[in-house]
Amino acid sequence: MIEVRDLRKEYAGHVAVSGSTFEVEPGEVFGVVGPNGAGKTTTLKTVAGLVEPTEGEVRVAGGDPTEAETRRSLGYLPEESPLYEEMTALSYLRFFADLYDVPRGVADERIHDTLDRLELDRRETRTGDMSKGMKRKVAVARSLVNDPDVLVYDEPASGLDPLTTNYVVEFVRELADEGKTVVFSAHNLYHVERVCDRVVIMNEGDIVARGTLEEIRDEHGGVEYTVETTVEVEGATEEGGGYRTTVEDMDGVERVREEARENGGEVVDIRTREPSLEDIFLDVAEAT
Ligand SMILES: Nc1ncnc2c1ncn2[C@@H]1O[C@H](COP(=O)(O)OP(=O)(O)OP(=O)(O)O)[C@@H](O)[C@H]1O
Repeated sequence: MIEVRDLRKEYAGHVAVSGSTFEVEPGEVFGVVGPNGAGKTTTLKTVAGLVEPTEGEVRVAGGDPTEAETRRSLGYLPEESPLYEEMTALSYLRFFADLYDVPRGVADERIHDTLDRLELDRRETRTGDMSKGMKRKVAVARSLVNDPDVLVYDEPASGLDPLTTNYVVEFVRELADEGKTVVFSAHNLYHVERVCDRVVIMNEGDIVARGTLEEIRDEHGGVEYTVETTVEVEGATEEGGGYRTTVEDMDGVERVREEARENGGEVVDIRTREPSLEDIFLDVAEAT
């Protein structure tokens, strides 16, 4: 549904994206993560047809997203989404539905259905009088007025409280489960971890890691073992009356066991911990 091949984008000689290739299938949530300036927004804007690639190709639903016809099958949620503050949520969303020539009856049903699902009740309130979370929900609803197959969401939950974030993130997952193709960028990797099927980690315009979370974990960060001993061993920290040592594999666990025995003590606990996407992200970003 989305095909990006060797995408390169330069702004006045400055390379924002240096050669990305990825595909996203219907029913998938595809996460684009990375630090500030990594090239996430540029990538998403290119997929949404708002920015022309310097080199490479982007296809959405088989078409060129810079063409109006293809854009009809796209819903884009920008990172900042100023609304027309004098309009009520309902009139604002109807206005956008009109731009897409959606018949009024169909539009109203779709708008109310989306707002029901997002639990936004105050539909006749001026958007200018709404909280940040309510405004974001209206912006999400706007991206859906034309019932697009492809959704491109730039930081959909940025700056929202945990409850609203939850609604928005869960909603994104539901949209994919209903068959839509979703690309979204995020700083908060916990959200990505919860809803994305596959991710790319970007840094300074490059894709530096990619795959399912499991694949990224396998490749970039194995399981860690924390071994608790009754006596001090090399590299241990004292905690709660015992000593803890973190090692990367079972050989490491054995070494700690030996050393503890030599020092007249023993192992009392071994815990495994999978690195979070955030741990991996920090490692990968530091190494590139
Ligand atoms: N319109 C533009 N003109 C010039 N440079 C730009 C433009 N848009 C982005 N850039 C530059 O391209 C690089 C990538 O920016 P981009 O906004 O895509 O990153 P990002 O990963 O989305 O960052 P953030 O997390 O801060 O939103 C940055 O160095 C940025 O300064």
